[in-house]
Amino acid sequence: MIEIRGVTKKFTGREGGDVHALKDVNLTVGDNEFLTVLGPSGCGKTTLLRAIAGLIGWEEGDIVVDGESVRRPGPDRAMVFQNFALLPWATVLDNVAFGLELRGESRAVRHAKARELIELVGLGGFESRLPGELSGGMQQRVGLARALAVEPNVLLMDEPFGALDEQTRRILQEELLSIWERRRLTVVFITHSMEEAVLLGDRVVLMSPRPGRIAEIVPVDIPRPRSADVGGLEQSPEFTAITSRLWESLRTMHPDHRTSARAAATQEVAG
Ligand SMILES: Nc1ncnc2c1ncn2[C@@H]1O[C@H](COP(=O)(O)OP(=O)(O)OP(=O)(O)O)[C@@H](O)[C@H]1O
Repeated sequence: MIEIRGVTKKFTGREGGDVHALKDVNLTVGDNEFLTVLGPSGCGKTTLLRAIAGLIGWEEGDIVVDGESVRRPGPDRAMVFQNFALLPWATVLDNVAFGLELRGESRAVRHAKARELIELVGLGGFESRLPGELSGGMQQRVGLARALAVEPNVLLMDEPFGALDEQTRRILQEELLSIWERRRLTVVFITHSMEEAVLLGDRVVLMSPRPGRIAEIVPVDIPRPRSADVGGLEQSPEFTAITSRLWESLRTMHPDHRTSARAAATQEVAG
């Protein structure tokens, strides 16, 4: 379980003032829950994820994962990045085995475990390729296998499919769902896509910017397993109802929305 209690995080902006990336964020993510996080650019999604990962600190509040306060990164929490972040000089096998090497596992154990995960993500036969020889979708499969290799309780995914084309994205969504349905772990998944948020999530967290806060939490009451018919699911009335509801909230936060544009202009004049 992840418990985020009153977390506030500020950065120093370019002009020297404070940027409130997170303000009093409170959120609990249940064991084996798939939580998706949606919100306009700059609302603090990545900051929240990096805080849970222990990659950055914060000024106020506490983040507790399975009863322990987060102070630094740990193998209980694995990250998957939008830009894959693979080691370009290392083979698929070595990339996937990397976390196990850091943990001091023997070569035989590392390789056996890595091969199993490479099979799981559908990359069997590509063990000795370098990342540069793979498509974006295949590279992200490696990213996913590498994250799963350390057997984390929590998978933190920062727009992992954002750089992929529509078809590849769809296939990887289905595969991620199918892996999660079998392995069950707690997932926090950031996305810019309302459809992706609903398709994958048990709940969708909507964040609003300046300061970054949780604006709304929308439950997704669509039965699982969902991996078998992702296309059909997107046509269902339940799916459309939830995405419409999300859009109602998101459009008012968008910088081009009339009311928010007027508010920004007023602020500028006042400031
Ligand atoms: N290292 C940093 N130094 C200064 N400001 C930062 C830093 N990291 C983030 N910020 C600011 O904090 C706010 C939240 O950023 P964050 O990257 O968490 O947003 P986001 O919701 O993930 O955005 P996007 O959807 O565009 O990825 C933004 O205003 C951003 O400019």
